[in-house]
Amino acid sequence: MPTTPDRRGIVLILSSPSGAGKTTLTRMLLQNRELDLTLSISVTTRPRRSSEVDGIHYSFISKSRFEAMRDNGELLEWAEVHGNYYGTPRGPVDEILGEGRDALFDIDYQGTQQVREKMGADTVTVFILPPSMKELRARLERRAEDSREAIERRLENARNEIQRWKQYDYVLVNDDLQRSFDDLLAILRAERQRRPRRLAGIEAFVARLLSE
Ligand SMILES: Nc1ncnc2c1ncn2[C@@H]1O[C@H](COP(=O)(O)OP(=O)(O)OP(=O)(O)O)[C@@H](O)[C@H]1O
Ligand SMILES: Nc1nc2c(ncn2[C@@H]2O[C@H](COP(=O)(O)O)[C@@H](O)[C@H]2O)c(=O)[nH]1
Repeated sequence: MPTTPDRRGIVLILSSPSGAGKTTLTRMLLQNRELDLTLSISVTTRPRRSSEVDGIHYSFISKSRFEAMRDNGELLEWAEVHGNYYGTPRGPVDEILGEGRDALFDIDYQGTQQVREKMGADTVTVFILPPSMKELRARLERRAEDSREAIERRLENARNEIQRWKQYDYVLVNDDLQRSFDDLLAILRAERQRRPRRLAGIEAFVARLLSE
């Protein structure tokens, strides 16, 4: 029989302009097993990069399959970003949160808005800025995973994306990677202690305390 979780899971969203470092920080968070975060694996119509594995980094699907998922209500949110479609399958997120666990999202500002509207107070959003536009370009070029045209398009879109920073609960400047990671850990730890998220677990503890 399914049990009721004693806490509400967090929907932790990381967004940034392309190249600012959210995928790197996401991987660092996931590698730390003690944090027990589960990544929401998006579907996308973008071609797979050589460093990516289907079903791990994204599920790479055709445009017609994407449209079918969208039209059947299978996506929690979706958006067109840099000329491709991206979306969050609803089922796995419901499962993670239903178990009282925390879900990690690497999605853009359009998706963030949609998720916040649907998940309300369970949503915690972090926007990651690059230390400079020069460094943003250098990171995209060093990563060497996108075509010259794709890099230029992403840099053009970055200015629009950066202006969305006020939409977010937290903002980090990802200059020193370890420092950014530590800041994310501090955010996660504090958010996990918020009273409404602890529900039955803390209620039972307080009841025991008062019965002593
Ligand atoms: N603090 C940092 N200092 C130097 N290099 C960094 C830092 N953070 C990330 N990088 C590097 O910058 C490049 C881009 O990082 P990453 O792929 O994580 O960006 P992203 O925001 O996820 O981009 P996209 O939206 O395109 O997926 C990578 O090569 C990564 O190793
Ligand atoms: N709204 C959504 N945005 C998403 C999703 N998955 C990824 N993204 C964002 O797209 C861009 C480009 O990503 P890239 O991997 O092609 O570099 C980036 O801002 C991601 O955060 C999603 O499911 N929904």
